Amino acid sequence: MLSRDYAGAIFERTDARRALAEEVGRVLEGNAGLTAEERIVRLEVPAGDLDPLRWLGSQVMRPRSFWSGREDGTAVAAVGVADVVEGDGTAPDASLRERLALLSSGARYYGGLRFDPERGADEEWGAFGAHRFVLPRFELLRRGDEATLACNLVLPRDAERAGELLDELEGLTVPEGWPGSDGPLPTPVSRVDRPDRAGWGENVRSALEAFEAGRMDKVVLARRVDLGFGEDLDAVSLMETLREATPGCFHFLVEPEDGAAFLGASPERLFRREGRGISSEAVAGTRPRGASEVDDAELREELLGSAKDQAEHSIVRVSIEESLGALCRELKVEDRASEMKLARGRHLVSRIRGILREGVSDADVLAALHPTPAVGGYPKGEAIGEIRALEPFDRGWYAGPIGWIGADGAEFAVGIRSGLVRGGRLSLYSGAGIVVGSTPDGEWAEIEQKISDFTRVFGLDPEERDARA
Ligand SMILES: C=C(O[C@@H]1C=C(C(=O)O)C=C[C@H]1O)C(=O)O
Ligand SMILES: [Mg+2]
Repeated sequence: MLSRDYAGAIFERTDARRALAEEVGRVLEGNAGLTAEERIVRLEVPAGDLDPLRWLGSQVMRPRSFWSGREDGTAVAAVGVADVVEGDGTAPDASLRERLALLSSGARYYGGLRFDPERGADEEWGAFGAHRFVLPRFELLRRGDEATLACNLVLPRDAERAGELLDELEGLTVPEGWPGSDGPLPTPVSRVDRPDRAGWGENVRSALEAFEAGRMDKVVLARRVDLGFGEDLDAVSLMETLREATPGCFHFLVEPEDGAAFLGASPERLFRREGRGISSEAVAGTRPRGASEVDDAELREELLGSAKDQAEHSIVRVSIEESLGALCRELKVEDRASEMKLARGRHLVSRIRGILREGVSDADVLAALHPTPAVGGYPKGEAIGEIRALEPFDRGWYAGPIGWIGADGAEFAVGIRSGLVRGGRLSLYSGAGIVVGSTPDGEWAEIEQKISDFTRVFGLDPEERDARA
């Protein structure tokens, strides 16, 4: 039997779709045949207590995406494309700026960039493009307890598509079985490490040689761990479970086509812009959380007192200060790293705030900041060269900027603690900052700890002993 609340909620959600259809019909009719200048119109209706990931999981429309910020408690699930800015260039510049000028308040383009746009994409990343920003057709947003269903229209071109649009709206499903009770995620049946332990040892030693020769101070080297499943993996269910296990993180999912989804739970902000104000942060230097309170306090002191981790960290802080300094008329940088505590790990963090000069765009900020030495290295050019030479896979969107751009603001996370779902395979990507003092075993273990957010949700117990090495 349906409880009265449950039946009432279903009614409210179906109603939201109907209310939105009416709004869309009204706006499109009013604009039919007009040759007005292009503009974006955003329509929103209340949608009761819907959960964005639940909603997303039940949609058949593609592409799908999900974003939730680290602090602001807003989650956005989106399907379809009202407009897209994509290309092979290193940063979405002129075209995106042009499209953004059309934005009405509240509308945002969601997307990201490859870590290394100049390196051609391997086949598994083909659908993602070098950069791709989508103004979704439909969104389900949730702030606190209230959900909103939204539709973005690009006028006048969408005025010709009234029938198609109303069909799409009709096709939006209302999730069944709320509150949901999903079965457990499948268990991996295979694991392949790229590079393997021997290859990793060679990569780390090659980096240490480059430091000795004075060619570099830091390079972030990554590994890829492929988990194989006996069945297709549902990316939205995985996102849901991962999100619960990783509070205090940015959560993102980008699924450009059926069966290919990039998703993750990143603790690291690349930047956030509000008007001319910008904030960024250096996040580098790592220890796990302890099993007991005493253990945990010890690990905290160990991290704060580690010369190796402090050096690894300050390279990132100095580099962000240099990059943003050139774009800002004011800049404040914390001169001492503090602790960022996560569910399963901890990092050193230093926060940076500034005021951007007039005329500096989000694309300028992306080009100046990415990749910071938290995911690339220092100097930037040498480090990228080393990564290209040593890593036996394409990073794709891993460690690239991922987030949204709106009219009055923008926010990007660093796309780490992430993986690519393709059918029945999940490729996990994770890196560690290699500096003087790094050892192959220590950095291998640090990466094991970083991917444990994922491996834990599949019931694989990480090697806790190694993580303390
Ligand atoms: C590169 C990653 O993380 C980065 C590397 C860190 C380190 O080596 O201490 C810490 C945080 C991030 O800056 C990753 O998680 O893939
Ligand atoms: Mg480290």
